[in-house]
Amino acid sequence: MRLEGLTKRYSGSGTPAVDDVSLEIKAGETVVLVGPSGCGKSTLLKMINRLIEPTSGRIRIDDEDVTGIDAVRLRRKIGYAIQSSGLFPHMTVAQNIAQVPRMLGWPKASIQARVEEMLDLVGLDPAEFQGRYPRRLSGGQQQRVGVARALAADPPVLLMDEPFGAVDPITRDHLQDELIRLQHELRKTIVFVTHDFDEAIKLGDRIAVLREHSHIAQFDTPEAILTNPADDFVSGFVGAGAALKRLNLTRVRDVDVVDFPTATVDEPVERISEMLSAGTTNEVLLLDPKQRPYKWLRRGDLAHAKGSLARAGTLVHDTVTRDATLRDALEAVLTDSGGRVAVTGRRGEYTGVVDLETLMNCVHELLDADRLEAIEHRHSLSEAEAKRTYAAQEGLTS
Ligand SMILES: Nc1ncnc2c1ncn2[C@@H]1O[C@H](COP(=O)(O)OP(=O)(O)OP(=O)(O)O)[C@@H](O)[C@H]1O
Repeated sequence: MRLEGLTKRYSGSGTPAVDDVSLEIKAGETVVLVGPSGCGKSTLLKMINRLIEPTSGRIRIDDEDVTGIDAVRLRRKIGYAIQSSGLFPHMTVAQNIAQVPRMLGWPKASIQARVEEMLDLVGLDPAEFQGRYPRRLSGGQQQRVGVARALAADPPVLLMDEPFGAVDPITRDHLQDELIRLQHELRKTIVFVTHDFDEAIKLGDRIAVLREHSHIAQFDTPEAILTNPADDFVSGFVGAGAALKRLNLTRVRDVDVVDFPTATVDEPVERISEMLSAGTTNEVLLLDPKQRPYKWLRRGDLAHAKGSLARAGTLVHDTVTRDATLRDALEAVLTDSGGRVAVTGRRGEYTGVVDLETLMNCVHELLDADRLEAIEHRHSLSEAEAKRTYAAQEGLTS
């Protein structure tokens, strides 16, 4: 997709909200637009699906100039998800998701199948959720339905305007992880707006850092922006703790996820008790019948609870998926007194654990790599400086 010289001048205002923006976004990549409040991010995004008509400039999708085509027809090719989900309150979840396929005239049976497929894709049980009204969903569930609706007609392009802005930080982390997982499967061209740089690093294949009037300060990969910000404006945005932010660039799947002794709740208590007293382990992770992490059970817990599983152990508060960042994993590990977090798969099932030691080793490696890079950078700067001085002394420059 190409944006060419896109400009929006709202009537009555002297300066343009978006001024002459050109951007090339590759098919299947996620580009995050990040910048301060009022810099024109939403305006830029809404010009792509022509919720706002550009004052000038062009938009091309798959080499087709879509600037002039009927806006309603255009929007069927472009999914759109916004903050607070934008669901219609008087329609059920199923009706909300079915909206675009219905407008496109899909047969009833395919629409129903698609609704169920989409709910499943965003991790909501179709039987439980399709008949509900949006007000009976949590904020995170509403956002999931919003994403399901945006994807329903299988558009090649997906626009997302701060879609996770209105949910609590833990839910936001989970929704971000799910978007990453979805994107592995779907490979849509996504343009995502946020003012949260950490979110941009986590989600973007490339990030466009915007300043006033959506002028592009830097358009590059998260790694390049973190290690080599183009100017003071970008460094200001990257902010302090760049090394820690690099934790956002490494995923749980990149470190050692190890096995942990497990048992399921329906196993005989005696067997679990034997496991703990055999001396090979001090702790067992208890899984529910669907193999999801349920409780941490230590030696002694069973005795305290008089052999009853219902009363023994500590509930598992937080889990991470393999797509979660090391920062999320570190947070989960640090808030858990046991110093480890369970890693789960697509349906919440247990796949292993990551512990504090693994994470600390990884942090050290990242910091070492950063230090090395900084030393090399300084070295090449001083070499260049020395060359210039030498050239000046020899009168080689004017
Ligand atoms: N309908 C409108 N009429 C006139 N001016 C507008 C209109 N919508 C937005 N603006 C102005 O255009 C500029 C860019 O607004 P926009 O909402 O695109 O910014 P943004 O970067 O998305 O901001 P935020 O992060 O706060 O949502 C702002 O100065 C805003 O006041």
